[in-house]
Amino acid sequence: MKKLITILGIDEEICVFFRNEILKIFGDLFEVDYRNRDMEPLPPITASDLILYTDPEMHNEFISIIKCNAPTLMMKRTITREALRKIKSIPPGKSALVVNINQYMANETTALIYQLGVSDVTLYPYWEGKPTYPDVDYIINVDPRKYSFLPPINAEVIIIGHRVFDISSIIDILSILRVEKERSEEIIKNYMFKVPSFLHGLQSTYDNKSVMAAQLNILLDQLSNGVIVTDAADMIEFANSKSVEILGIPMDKLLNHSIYSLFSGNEKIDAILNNKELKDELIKYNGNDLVLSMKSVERENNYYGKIIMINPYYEMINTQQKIHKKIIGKGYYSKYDFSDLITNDPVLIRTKEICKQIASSDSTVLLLGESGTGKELFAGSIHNNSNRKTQPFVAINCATLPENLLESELFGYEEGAFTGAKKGGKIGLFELANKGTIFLDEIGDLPLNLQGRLLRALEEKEIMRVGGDSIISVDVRVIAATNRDLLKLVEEGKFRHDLFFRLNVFQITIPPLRKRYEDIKVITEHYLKKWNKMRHIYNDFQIFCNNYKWPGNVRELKNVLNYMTTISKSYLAFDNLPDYLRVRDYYVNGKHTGEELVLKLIYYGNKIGINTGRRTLHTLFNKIYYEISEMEIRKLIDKLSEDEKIEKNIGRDGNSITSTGIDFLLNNNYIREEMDYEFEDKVKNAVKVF
Ligand SMILES: Nc1ncnc2c1ncn2[C@@H]1O[C@H](COP(=O)(O)OP(=O)(O)OP(=O)(O)O)[C@@H](O)[C@H]1O
Repeated sequence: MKKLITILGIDEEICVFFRNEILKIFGDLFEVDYRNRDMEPLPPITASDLILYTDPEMHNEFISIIKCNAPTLMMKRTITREALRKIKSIPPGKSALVVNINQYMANETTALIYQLGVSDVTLYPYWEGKPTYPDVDYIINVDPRKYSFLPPINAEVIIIGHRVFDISSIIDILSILRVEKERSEEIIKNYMFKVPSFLHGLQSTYDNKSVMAAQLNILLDQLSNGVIVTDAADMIEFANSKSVEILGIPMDKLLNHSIYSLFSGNEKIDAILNNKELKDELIKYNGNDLVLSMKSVERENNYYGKIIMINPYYEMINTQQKIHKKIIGKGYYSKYDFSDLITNDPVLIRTKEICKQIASSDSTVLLLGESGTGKELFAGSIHNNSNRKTQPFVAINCATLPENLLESELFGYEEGAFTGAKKGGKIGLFELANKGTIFLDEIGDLPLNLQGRLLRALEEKEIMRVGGDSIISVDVRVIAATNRDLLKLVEEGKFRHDLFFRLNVFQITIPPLRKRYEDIKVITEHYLKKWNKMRHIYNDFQIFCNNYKWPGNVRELKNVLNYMTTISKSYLAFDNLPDYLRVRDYYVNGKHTGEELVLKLIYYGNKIGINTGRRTLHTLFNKIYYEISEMEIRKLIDKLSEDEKIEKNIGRDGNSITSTGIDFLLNNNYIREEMDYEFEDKVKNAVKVF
């Protein structure tokens, strides 16, 4: 229903004039009624939203018929720009009578003309019945038809018409009758063009305010946060376009609606809104997680409304992630793809194929395998081949942190959750991994308490931060890995059986490296090529590889290769293995006794012309290979001699290699055609020392 304005005027004509003015200015916003002296009988005012009167006399006169408690407002009035232009055309130094119906109105009009900046014309107020008047050059009259009581002066008459509403009255009316902001602004803007305001500051203040408001609107619309501003009655006065997008509510359903009605039915938000100030509260709105901050605007104990900021929870997380990436230079992602997974092993090839197939499903994967077998490589490749590949891949080793730290690392915590908790709380890995994959390595080491929380996260797809009470939805694919026998842990009561079954949807077992010796060669070649460190691989290195159990699996192999390629630019052989691996048991087996290593020493010794007697060989062997007794060296020398690979020379030069011996070394890849100067130097240095 339209709001009703009632005008109290001196006569029918002035009432009709103002009624038309109101209809002209406010369009169809209001109904207009009036009362005046001409009315007989004078009906009481029983209902109205606003009562306007032209001067205090009117108000006093009609007070007895006001039978409702509508607000009353005296119209501040002014003249039109056109009328002011006419008055300003009076030459300076001249004088004029300002005519109006009574003394109050005449004085008021005169004061108004002065206030509007007319300073060089002398004005005299004049009204009906005023006994004296000066001789003037001009008569400024409101209405020639009505005010026929002009004094008999031969002066030029300027008609200025009835005074119209001053802009301040328009603003008052709009505000009292709570006209919606945009409409109000439009009305004010249009009206300002038509009338000059006697309140000098108002126009410029309003202009400044409009410019500032426009700038503010642009600024707020640029923000990535939703911003809502309410007035003292908690009605939404302003909402930026981001808030429309976040809440999914059109602008016209936001503006001029109570902030409470917007969130009605949500007790938590109600409680939040009743606070004076709140920061980063997590709320659920239409199934979405939003972070809401709010501040009441108060000055000198007056309440002016609220400023509310809203943000989609996951947009905040993404921003955090981006910043995190920038700060630490890497994001939560995996660099792995199935093409990084090198194998010739039929079992592993098959496993790789299965993983490629299950990658695109969202199901949980349980990877079983010893440390360094490539569980993370599998997990990362699965993620990067899934629909989640553009989302985070977050890996954590459940065995490396104490329980409470692991808990807050996984699920995050709220500010003040415990002593030392960071201000603003901390986001957990589950939240960071939202829409992506979390890789829980060493899941068998997850404490029981956290197993329960993990199960809930998997089943409900919801988590709660440590010390928090809000539920946060998470959409995370879990890939878990362990080297431990989970079933045994279940039997021992150390692993929840329900969690085991929840994780054990796709079980993938990766065999250790010692069960796929063939892979050592291809993986070695792969990394040498990848690192651009091509080396000649001697047979004694391969013998070692096949003897050694590789407890650290591929990780250890990579480390060993890294070491060996650093210390030798030309070859990989038993002699340039790290110290901890140059051990007799890692070389000697039924087939290999170490005689080829002695033979290689003799070959190089002969080349560089050093003594290759038993003693020297013993020392060299101990330095370059592993610990061995002189007795054993003697046995090996005897065997080599028996096989005619060497000739035992009694005397200063020691033993010399035969062509059979050289062929043996060449054919079995213990030496190659070109010399290995690094090995030669090694032998030279070893001899020098003693
Ligand atoms: N088949 C493979 N081909 C090439 N590189 C591999 C292979 N398997 C593992 N690797 C490499 O070995 C290293 C260890 O692998 P990864 O970290 O995936 O092992 P893991 O089983 O997760 O180990 P842990 O359980 O100790 O965390 C990585 O650098 C990985 O790239």
